[in-house]
Amino acid sequence: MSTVPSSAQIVVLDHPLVQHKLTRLRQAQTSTAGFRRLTRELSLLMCYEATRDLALEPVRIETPLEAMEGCLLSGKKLCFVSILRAGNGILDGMLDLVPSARVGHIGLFRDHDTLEAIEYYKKLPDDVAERDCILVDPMLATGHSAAAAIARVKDAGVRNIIFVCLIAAPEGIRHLSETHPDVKIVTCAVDRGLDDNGYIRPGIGDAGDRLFGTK
Ligand SMILES: O=P(O)(O)OC[C@H]1O[C@H](OP(=O)(O)OP(=O)(O)O)[C@H](O)[C@@H]1O
Ligand SMILES: O=c1cc[nH]c(=O)[nH]1
Ligand SMILES: [Mg+2]
Repeated sequence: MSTVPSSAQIVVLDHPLVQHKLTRLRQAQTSTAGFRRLTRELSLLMCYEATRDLALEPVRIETPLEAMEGCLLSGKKLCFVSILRAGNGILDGMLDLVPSARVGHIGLFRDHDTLEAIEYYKKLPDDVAERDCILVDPMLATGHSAAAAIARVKDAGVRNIIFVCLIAAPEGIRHLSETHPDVKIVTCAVDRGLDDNGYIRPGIGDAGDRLFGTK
C-alpha cells in the first residue's frame, strides 16, 4: 500500500460537517442532483480553508457607533483554475465564496489504458502571472492530471499555487509532492489507494460521470 510522504504539504479537512457531507457524496444511491449540491457545499468549505493565508491590509472604517481599524483582502486577486470537466463541479462553490475571482480552465482527460493526462483545452486569464492560483479537481488519483495542470499554470508564470480536491489517493499525493513540492494540497480525505484501473478506493467512483450524469 502506498503511503503519504511526510514531506507532503497537505491539509485534510476533518470538520464534522465536511465528513458528513463527504460520506453522503460517496454513497452510490446519491442522485445526480444530490451529488452536485454536496460537491458545491463541500467546495465552499474547502475554499474557506484554501484561502486561509490570503493577505489582509488594515483599513479605517466607521461603524454606526465609532471609527475602527478593520482589515480587507489586499489588492492581489485570486484565480481559480478548473481542471475540466469535473473541476467545474468544485468551481461553483468556490465562486460562491469569492465571486470576484478570475477563472481559468484546463481540459484534461485520463487515457484509460496508460492513465496519462491528455490535454485538450487551456484558457487562462492574461494577467494570471500576477495572481495566486487555486486549482480545483474533485479527484487526485495517480496525480498525473494535477501535475500536468500545475505545470501549465507555472508555465504561465504563476508562483503561488494551491491544489484543492475532494479525495486524494496516497499515490497522487506522492506524485504531486515529488513533481511540485511547493504546492499545498487541501482535501477532504486521503483514501486507501488506487485499484488496477486507477480508481480511488473506496472513493466516489467517476466524479465527472456522477456530476454530469453521463453514465
Ligand atoms: O490523478 P489522475 O489519475 O490524473 O486522475 C484524476 C483525474 O481523473 C478525473 O478526470 P477524467 O479524466 O475522468 O476527466 P473528466 O473530468 O472529464 O471526467 C478527475 O476529475 C481528475 O481530473
Ligand atoms: O477514482 C477516480 C479516479 C479518477 N477519476 C475519478 O473520477 N475517480
Ligand atoms: Mg471522469
